[in-house]
Amino acid sequence: MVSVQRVKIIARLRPPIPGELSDDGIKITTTDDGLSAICVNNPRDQSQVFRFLFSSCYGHDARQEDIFEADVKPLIDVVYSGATATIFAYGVTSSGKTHTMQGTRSQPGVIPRAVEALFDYKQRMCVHGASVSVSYMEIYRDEVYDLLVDRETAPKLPVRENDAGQVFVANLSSLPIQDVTEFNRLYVTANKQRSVGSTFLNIASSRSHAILTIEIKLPQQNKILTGKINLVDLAGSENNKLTGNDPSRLQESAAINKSLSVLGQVVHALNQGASRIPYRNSKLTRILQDALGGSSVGLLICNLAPGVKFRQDTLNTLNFAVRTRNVENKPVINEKDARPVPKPHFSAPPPPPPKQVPLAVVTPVSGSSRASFVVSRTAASGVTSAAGPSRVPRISAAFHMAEAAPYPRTGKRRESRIGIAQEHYSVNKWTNQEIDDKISKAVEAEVERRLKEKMEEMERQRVADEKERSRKEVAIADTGEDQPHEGGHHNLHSNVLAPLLKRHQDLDNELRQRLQDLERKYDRNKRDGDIVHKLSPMSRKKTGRAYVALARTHSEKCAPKRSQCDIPDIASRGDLQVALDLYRKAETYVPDNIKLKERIIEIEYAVAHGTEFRPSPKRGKGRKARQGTQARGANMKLALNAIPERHDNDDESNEEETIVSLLEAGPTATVTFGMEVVNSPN
Ligand SMILES: Nc1ncnc2c1ncn2[C@@H]1O[C@H](COP(=O)(O)OP(=O)(O)OP(=O)(O)O)[C@@H](O)[C@H]1O
Repeated sequence: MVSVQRVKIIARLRPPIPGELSDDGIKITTTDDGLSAICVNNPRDQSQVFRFLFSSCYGHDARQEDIFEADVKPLIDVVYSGATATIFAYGVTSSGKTHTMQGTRSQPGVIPRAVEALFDYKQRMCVHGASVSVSYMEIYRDEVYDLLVDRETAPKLPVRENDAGQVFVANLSSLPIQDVTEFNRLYVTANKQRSVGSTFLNIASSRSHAILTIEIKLPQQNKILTGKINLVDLAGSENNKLTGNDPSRLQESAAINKSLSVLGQVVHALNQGASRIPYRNSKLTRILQDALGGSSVGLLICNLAPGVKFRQDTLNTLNFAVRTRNVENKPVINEKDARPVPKPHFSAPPPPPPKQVPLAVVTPVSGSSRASFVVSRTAASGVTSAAGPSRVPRISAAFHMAEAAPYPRTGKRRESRIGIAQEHYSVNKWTNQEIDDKISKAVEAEVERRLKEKMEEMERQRVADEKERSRKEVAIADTGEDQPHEGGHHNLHSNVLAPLLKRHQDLDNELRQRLQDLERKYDRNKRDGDIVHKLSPMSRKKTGRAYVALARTHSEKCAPKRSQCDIPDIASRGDLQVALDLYRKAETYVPDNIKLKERIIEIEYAVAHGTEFRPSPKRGKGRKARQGTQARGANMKLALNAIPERHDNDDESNEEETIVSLLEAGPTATVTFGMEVVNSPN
């Protein structure tokens, strides 16, 4: 069994910055049993105080090194064990996320310190042969850009998933670094490319989420371990009334708030144990998937700003943090076989997928003893790459932080000073169109190959099955007895289309051909998973729809209206099973369709219990039906527009409700997730 580890949460309160008043409404306290807590006055009732307990809480006087030594340094050992660690800074705009992650020259933050500690470990522990590389991306308006290449030519990068289900950004450059100096040079240049703009609340506000990854390859006997640390500086949630965003900023702000809203939904779904986690709803959650309910060790730094104007956002941030605390990861060691691969024969089968290997306990060797990390092993799979389309110019206010910033943040266009990155890029300069063409060609070629292989065999099989079926029908008609049905999903590949083709003899050739292709595709079963991701959303939808149509034909055969049929029950159950298989197939193409899920559950029940299944009547395409669809669409839009106001709200656990229920619960009541409301000392 793989061991489970919760995301660790720490909170940091920044000091008031020039122009801000000091604030007594938010402070750090320590409980009798030595735990630290953030106490926040209820903005609507000053006599009440909300208290949030975390593993570490840092006040306005906390130093960068305090945070690093206590909570970040233990993760360096995790990286050298071959696992992935992800640290992300979360909080409202201007709460100090960038200060915490990046810092200043005099007060370097988590990122420069982590890099220094990684090289220090390598030297101290005499890790031979380890190679270190860095990649750095930003997610701006839900598009991914490489910060290590010239911003003028940087294309949008696609997010993909490999055979092992690992999400990666295709064509993101990964540059080798030998030491801290080399890293600093790259990092300073890259930060100049990050999208930064000025708002009322922050003169250098990040307009994008930035993810810096340091990867360490550790060669061992016959294998290579890959340790990774992802350092994420999220953009802050924004209240446009406070930030005074002009129209050009509003779109950025909407994208930031939407992605943070999806992050909240992902955390909520994980807490609820939902069967579907909406990772795919934003690039941010897709890329951070591994850190949220995945195989990475997670640390969330929750940044808080003092001041009454931030109070509601502070409570939202803390509620999000409290919920994230329950997110469980299953850390694994990424290892890859390093033995030379024999030259593949063209007809050789594809290599087997990565295997899970037994658990190993990794205890920090250096630094604080506050953390010990249990990780299991899995082999990392190779990552292929493709490129995205060319970069569209974006709006980013030029802003140069004065001498205070060692890692200047400016949106000003510059010549890239990162030669290696450009060189790396030119090798793989494909346009989106080219990628799509390559993928479609590969898919077509695969279909063609299998089609040729199977054509004859399927034809023979179909004829044989038809004969067998007629023989059984005659036998049943003769004896009137139930016979075991051998059809169903076992010979699905030759029977799937039969009812539809019989019913529609007049189908035109093109449609027949399409359905037959589908039947063959259906036969490819496990390979579909790969193909789904290679299809465009529209093709996925179309294929899903075609499967649903087929499934419906089979499920209708079992409907009660057909009970007058000569061979009711036996054939019906088989058909229902076929329908179920087809509906499941459809689900792989349209995994988000709730109706489809419900249908599958209903049929599963009917198949398992041998009960009747009554398909719902087909929806007409009349005006009423269309109006219904439009109204649903409009409601959906309204809902989406409402989200940015409070980014992690949802039906069952929005902060407003939590707070209201807290108030109703009265003083000293202990409520959800370890958060308490207590009487103010005053
Ligand atoms: N611990 C701290 N000590 C001193 N100054 C701080 C601290 N934290 C933040 N600041 C200052 O507060 C201001 C806002 O911080 P920062 O830019 O890091 O916020 P942010 O959360 O990254 O904002 P945004 O989401 O808008 O990018 C900066 O001027 C920064 O120097």
